[in-house]
Amino acid sequence: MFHSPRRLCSALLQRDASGLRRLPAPGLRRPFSPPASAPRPASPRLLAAVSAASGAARSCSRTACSMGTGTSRLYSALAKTLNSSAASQHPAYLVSPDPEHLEPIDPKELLEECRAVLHTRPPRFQRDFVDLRTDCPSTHPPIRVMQWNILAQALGEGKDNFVQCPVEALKWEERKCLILEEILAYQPDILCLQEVDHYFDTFQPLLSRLGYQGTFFPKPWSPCLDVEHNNGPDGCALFFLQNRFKLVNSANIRLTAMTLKTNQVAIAQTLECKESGRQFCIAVTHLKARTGWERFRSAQGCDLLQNLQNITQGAKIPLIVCGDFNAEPTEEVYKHFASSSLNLNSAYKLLSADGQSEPPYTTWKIRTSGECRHTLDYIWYSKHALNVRSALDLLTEEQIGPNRLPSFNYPSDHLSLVCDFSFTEEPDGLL
Ligand SMILES: NC(=O)C1=CN([C@@H]2O[C@H](COP(=O)(O)OP(=O)(O)OC[C@H]3O[C@@H](n4cnc5c(N)ncnc54)[C@H](OP(=O)(O)O)[C@@H]3O)[C@@H](O)[C@H]2O)C=CC1
Ligand SMILES: [Mg+2]
Repeated sequence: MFHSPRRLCSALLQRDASGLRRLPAPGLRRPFSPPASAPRPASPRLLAAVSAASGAARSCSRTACSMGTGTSRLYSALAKTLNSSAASQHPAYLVSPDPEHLEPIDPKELLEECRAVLHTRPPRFQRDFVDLRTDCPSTHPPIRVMQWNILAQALGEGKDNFVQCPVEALKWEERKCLILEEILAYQPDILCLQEVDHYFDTFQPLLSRLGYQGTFFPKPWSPCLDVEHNNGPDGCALFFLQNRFKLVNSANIRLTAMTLKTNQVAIAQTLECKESGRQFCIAVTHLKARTGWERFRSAQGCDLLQNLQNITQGAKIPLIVCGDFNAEPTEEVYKHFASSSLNLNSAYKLLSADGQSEPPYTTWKIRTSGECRHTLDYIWYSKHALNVRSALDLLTEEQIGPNRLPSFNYPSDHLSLVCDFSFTEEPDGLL
């Protein structure tokens, strides 16, 4: 359902000074920006509908709020997500989605909803896809993968201490729409998320209606649970488009460090492409944060690699691993991944001039301790079995602005990474 606008963009390919071809992002992104001089007036119809849905959510129970038409059912779904923090009787993460969430929704309609909610926010950033296409032809559509630590709501409001970020920028009702807008703009086939603490009340119901199948694995002792008015534990979430892939198997992994169980998790799934019949494994993880924990992260990385060795049958199945590794490229855990017998490369290195350097940052925030600019997020892939056809450029320092992230126009302290992959035509034996 998502692919036709993206493919149309290839007609608009341009080359920049570096010789890399830049692809305009899908059509949904450009209209984000209102003219600088006059704020875009939001459609009264949509504004009224969103606030009516929000009001309806406050005045009816989660199960009794049945609305008639497809459009009103969409508003109902949004209303339920808007209402999530008010559902205090049962923790939202324990509430199962009701069958109404399975009704398909039009991504354009959801995007309009989000834009209406965000009409007072400043323009969102323009990011382009950089064409990295090798000479390898591909007969099948690429697989678009998004990696993103979306910032847990409870951590952003209660623990992270982003001293330059106003609390109003973190309001969930609006920040949620910024996150959805980013997902709708890039239209990934696979979505790998960390710090998800609104899975059951927001992302699962909305994304399932956009055609995704989702899996959530919360951290056993999520720090979110220490925050007053939290929405449940945060964890990793993995979504894939059901019309493109069939789930072959799925593993929720609690990572160990030197045989001890830790508070960090991963999800690994083997998927089969419906177009090509080819299988691959996709994994998502979020390793232990903070300085002083480098050896711990390294041990967690070794455990994850060992699990992935087993799941890929000793690298026979091509692999993509997305994660917030909480580790700079100089760290041991990075080196373990770079030198693993799984034959992995880090996709975002391909954006550098020599193809050997990671980007200068994937997260940039200001805490009480000062400026924190780090490269921590990666998309690893089987370098002999997969090609990176394009990658979404990161934001410049100027776009990020002096107060860094998160901000009124970017919802997380981590940037999303997005890559298009295709299979090489190599025989399996060369993986
Ligand atoms: N009740 C219990 O028995 C237990 C409770 N816990 C709770 O879990 C917490 C630790 O969990 P753990 O999974 O190891 O957490 P981590 O150390 O991995 O960090 C948790 C989150 O904090 C963010 N973070 C990183 N650096 C900072 C910083 N300087 N200031 C504020 N936030 C930061 C990280 O974001 P990012 O990745 O984006 O950098 C990450 O999402 C404990 O503090 C405790 O609250 C843990 C174990 C047992
Ligand atoms: Mg964080």
